[in-house]
Amino acid sequence: MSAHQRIDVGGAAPYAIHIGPGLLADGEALAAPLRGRQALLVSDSHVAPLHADAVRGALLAARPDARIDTFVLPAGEAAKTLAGFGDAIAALAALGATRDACVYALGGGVVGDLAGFAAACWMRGIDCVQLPTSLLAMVDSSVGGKTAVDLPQGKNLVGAFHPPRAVFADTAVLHSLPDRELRAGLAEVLKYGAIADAGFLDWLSGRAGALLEREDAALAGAIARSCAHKAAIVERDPFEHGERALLNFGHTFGHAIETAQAYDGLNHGEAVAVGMVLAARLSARLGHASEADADRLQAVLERFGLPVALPGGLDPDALLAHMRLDKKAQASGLRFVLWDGIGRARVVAGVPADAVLAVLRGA
Ligand SMILES: NC(=O)c1ccc[n+]([C@@H]2O[C@H](COP(=O)([O-])OP(=O)(O)OC[C@H]3O[C@@H](n4cnc5c(N)ncnc54)[C@H](O)[C@@H]3O)[C@@H](O)[C@H]2O)c1
Ligand SMILES: O=C(O)C(=O)C[C@@H](O)[C@H](O)[C@H](O)COP(=O)(O)O
Ligand SMILES: [Zn+2]
Repeated sequence: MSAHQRIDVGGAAPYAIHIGPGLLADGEALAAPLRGRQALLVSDSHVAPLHADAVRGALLAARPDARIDTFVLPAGEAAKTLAGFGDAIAALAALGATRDACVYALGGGVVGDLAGFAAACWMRGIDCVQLPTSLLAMVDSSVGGKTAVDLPQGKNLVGAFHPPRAVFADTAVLHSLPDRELRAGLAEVLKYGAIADAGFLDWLSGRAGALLEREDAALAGAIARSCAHKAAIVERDPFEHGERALLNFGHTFGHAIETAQAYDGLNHGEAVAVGMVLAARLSARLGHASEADADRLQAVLERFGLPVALPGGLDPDALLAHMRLDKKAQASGLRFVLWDGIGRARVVAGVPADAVLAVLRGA
C-alpha cells in the first residue's frame, strides 16, 4: 500500500481507517476485505463520473474473477431516502449478492449512510467498505458504523449500527470537492475541537487559510486528528449509550434546520455550524458556558466561511417540534449536548423548551 496513515478502531468488530493520497488506486488493499466474488459499488451522480471507473478497475485488477456492479444515486441529501435505499437493495438483488458479498460506498456521507444501511439490512448484514470522498465523510460519517436514511419527519430516523470492514480515505480526491462542501466538512472537524480538544481548535484556527486552500499537510493533520477522536469515542461507546452522544453537539438544532428545509437548504455541515452556535448560546443562557466562549466559537466558524445564524423563514415552533423526534430525546423531554466552554461538553436532560425557543428567536 502507498504511504499513508492508519488508525485502528477496536471493539467487537475492529477495523482500520487508512488515510492518504492514492489509496483508491490500490486494488490489492481495496479488495482485501472482499470475502466472496460479488461487490456492489454505490456512488452518486457527482462522484461516479470522477472516480467509479478507477475504483472498479483497481478492484478488478486485483480480483479478475469478481463481479462488480455499480449503483448510482442522484447527488445530494434529498436522495438519502427509503426509496433510494430500496433501489440499492434492488441492485443487491440484481447482483444475486450472497452473504460474502461486499458493498463499497464511494462518495460523501449520503452515499456512506445509505449504502451502509443497505449492507446492514441485506440478508441481515453483509460487509461494507467505506471509500469516503468528501472531507465530511473522511472525518466523520465513514467511521463509527452509524448508517441511516432520512424521513420527511426527521434526519436519520431509519437506520442501524453497522461498522465498516475498512475505511480508505484517499485524500487526493479532495481536489475535486467543491469549496462549499470542503467548508461543510471543516464544520465537523471544528466540532471535535469544540467538544474535546481546545488545542486542536487553536491549531485549526491558526491554519484556516491553509485548510481552505487545501494544503496537503494541513488537511492530512486535520483528518488524522479528527479520525483519532472519532475512533476513540466510538471504540469506547459504539452504540451511543453515553459519551458518543457528544458527537451530536450542534445536531439537535442542525437536524431540525435540515428537516424544516426539506433537505434542500443548508447542507449538513452548514446546519451543524449554525447548530453549534445555537447550542453554545443555549449553554450560556443556562449557565453552563460564557457568552464570551460562544462568541469565540462563532468567530472561529466565521473564519472558515460557515453560516452561524438561523436561516430566514424558519418557524421556531416548527423547529422545536422537529427536535422532539431527535434521537437523544426521551419520553421525559429534550436532551441536548450542552457546552461548558471550549473543549468541554456534556449531555443534559430536561432542557426547558422555553429556553430553546428563546435562543431560536434570538432573544
Ligand atoms: N454516519 C455518520 O456518523 C455521519 C456523520 C456525519 C454526517 N453524516 C451524514 O453525512 C451526510 C453529509 O455528508 P457530505 O457532507 O459528504 O454530503 P454529500 O454526500 O451530499 O456530499 C456532498 C457533495 O459533494 C459531492 N462530492 C463528494 N465527494 C466529492 C469529490 N471528491 N469530488 C466532487 N464532488 C464530491 C457529492 O456528490 C455531493 O454533491 C448527511 O446525510 C449526514 O447526515 C453521517
Ligand atoms: O457518529 C456519531 O455518533 C455522530 O453523532 C456524528 C454526527 O456528526 C452525525 O451527523 C450522525 O449521523 C448524527 O447521528 P444521529 O444519531 O443524530 O442521527
Ligand atoms: Zn454530523
